[in-house]
Amino acid sequence: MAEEKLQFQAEVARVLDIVVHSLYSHKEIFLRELVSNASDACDKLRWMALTQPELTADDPGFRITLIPNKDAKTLTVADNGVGMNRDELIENLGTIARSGTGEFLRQLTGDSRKDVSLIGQFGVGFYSAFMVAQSVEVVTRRAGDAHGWRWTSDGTGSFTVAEAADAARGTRVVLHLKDEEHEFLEPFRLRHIVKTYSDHIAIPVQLKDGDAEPETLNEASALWTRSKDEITAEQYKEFYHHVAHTFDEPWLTLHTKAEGAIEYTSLLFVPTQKPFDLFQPDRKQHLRLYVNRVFITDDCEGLLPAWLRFVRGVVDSPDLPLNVSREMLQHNPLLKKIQNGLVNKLLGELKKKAADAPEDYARFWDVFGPVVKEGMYEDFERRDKITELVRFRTTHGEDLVSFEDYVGRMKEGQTHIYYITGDDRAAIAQSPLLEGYRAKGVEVLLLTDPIDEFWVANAPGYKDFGMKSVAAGGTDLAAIKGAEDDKAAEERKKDEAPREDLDSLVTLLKATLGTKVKDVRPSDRLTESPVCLVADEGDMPMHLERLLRAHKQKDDETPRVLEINPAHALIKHMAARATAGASPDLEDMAYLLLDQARIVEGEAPTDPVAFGKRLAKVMAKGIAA
Ligand SMILES: Nc1ncnc2c1ncn2[C@@H]1O[C@H](COP(=O)(O)OP(=O)(O)OP(=O)(O)O)[C@@H](O)[C@H]1O
Repeated sequence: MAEEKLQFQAEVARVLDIVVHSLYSHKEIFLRELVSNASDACDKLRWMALTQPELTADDPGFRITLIPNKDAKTLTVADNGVGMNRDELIENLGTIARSGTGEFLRQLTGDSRKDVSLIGQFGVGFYSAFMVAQSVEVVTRRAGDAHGWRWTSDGTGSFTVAEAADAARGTRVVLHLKDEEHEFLEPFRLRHIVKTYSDHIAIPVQLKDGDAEPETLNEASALWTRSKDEITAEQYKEFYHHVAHTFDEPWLTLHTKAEGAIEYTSLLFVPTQKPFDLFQPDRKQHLRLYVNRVFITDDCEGLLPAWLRFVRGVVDSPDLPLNVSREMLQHNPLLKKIQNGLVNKLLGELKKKAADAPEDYARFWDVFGPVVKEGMYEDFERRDKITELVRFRTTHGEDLVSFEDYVGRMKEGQTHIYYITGDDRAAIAQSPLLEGYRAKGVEVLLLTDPIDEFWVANAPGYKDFGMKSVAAGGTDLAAIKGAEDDKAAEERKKDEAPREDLDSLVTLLKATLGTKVKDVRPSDRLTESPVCLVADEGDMPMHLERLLRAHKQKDDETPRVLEINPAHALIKHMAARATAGASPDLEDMAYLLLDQARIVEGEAPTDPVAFGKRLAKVMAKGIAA
């Protein structure tokens, strides 16, 4: 087949552009990326050979070979792994299939310093070869295929693919180094890079320098099988980078060996930074499962619950059957036992961190709290344990607060844990719905993660105290003895509009606003604002409805209860006027009050044009008066 010229996918072209033009300070990481790919390719073939031993019969020992050639100015990274056929070659080295790519590209700013740091977190994989090479040649043959393929590119928009009859099994990546990158031909430099970044690779990485005997550069034993005291923090970190494909520090490293009914070793990491795919709809977990050091899969659903999907690392068990399909493995009862062990270990460590290093825990919580809270919603078995880990921002300062902290400072007579939900913490902290609670010094949880609406609705609360939204139904503020002395409340009560006037205003507001509101009621939760909207008992919470509407899962709006503040000057004037009878002015004000309450809630006015006209009319009258 003749050589074909193909274009890179637009996303690849962009990534390549950044890689080539960025002043990446650690160019040597290209080697880590290529060795990592080579090791994955060997892992894949080893797994396939369990059921098709003929695939490796010709060359059974896996290895990765680095071949510097000073005459040709090339560095070759060769493996005898699974290789690629023509379609795989075009797909894998011409597109980016990684989840989170879209999100990553959206975040690029064009500012090369920021973009480089972002790309560092994202990982550029194979394309990092273009940091040091002016052109790259990939010769590959898929295990079991008769023919191989040659891919070439200079990293500027296109690549070529042609048949390569003489290709060996696996993949050979040949880098034609740029003039200023000839240091990567030096054996001492290569030794150092492999030792630093790829020592943990379980397959031998060999240096083949000219006619000399191949020299193995790495330890070549699976890191997790070594004993803890033989492993340095730096080695753990490099291993984390390898399995997690990210480049931050691990926030938590947990290396354990379980012995008993079922035996397994686990090396788990909690990242510091949020992985790009954390909120992808598939909620995939990423642990790599090995059976006796043979890589089986990194897509084993049963290994961890979805709410721990940010955890990275490996699990290796000699007790799992080696010779079964990945699908069958998923349903193996031993897997459930391993899951329980892993989750218990993680929950225990998180609890310890929360108690011993609260500031450090706060950093974790700010990044992964929204995911852990999914467990409150869907993992009933472990809900009690997760409850102990959950932290909140509240109306009482900036610190994170646990249920325990909250309950410990509840006011006398308080029987509920109060919360308010919304998109923005600063905005909800200003909500009129909090006025009555603030006046009494009652603490309210400020919940701003989308998942909050879902778990709080069914949460049993903590100890004997249920959860209650300040935006729903009536309040039980009267029963709470708060910081506000009773006098202030009494004064306000005295200052309220007379009962008959208030009744007239309520009647007028109901008649004017009709079905736009569910009811109109005097409020006991407002101290400063004239009005607010609340959800009637049993109705869908307002913030939840807004979320569902934003996701097109609901299109109608539930009418809400308009509460009026009987002690507010505006309400008192309106009440007095209402007793004298309805008027166009009062009707305008009725709409303006409703729209004002909607705006505070984050909703648009019912009819923005009419709202504008009414507001101008009322202001004109005010200024003329
Ligand atoms: N040496 C190799 N042998 C076989 N397949 C390879 C090899 N190198 C790369 N590939 C294929 O090309 C794909 C893309 O590689 P690339 O390094 O860009 O991304 P990745 O390995 O999937 O992710 P990462 O960004 O974490 O490295 C790989 O997923 C793999 O399927």
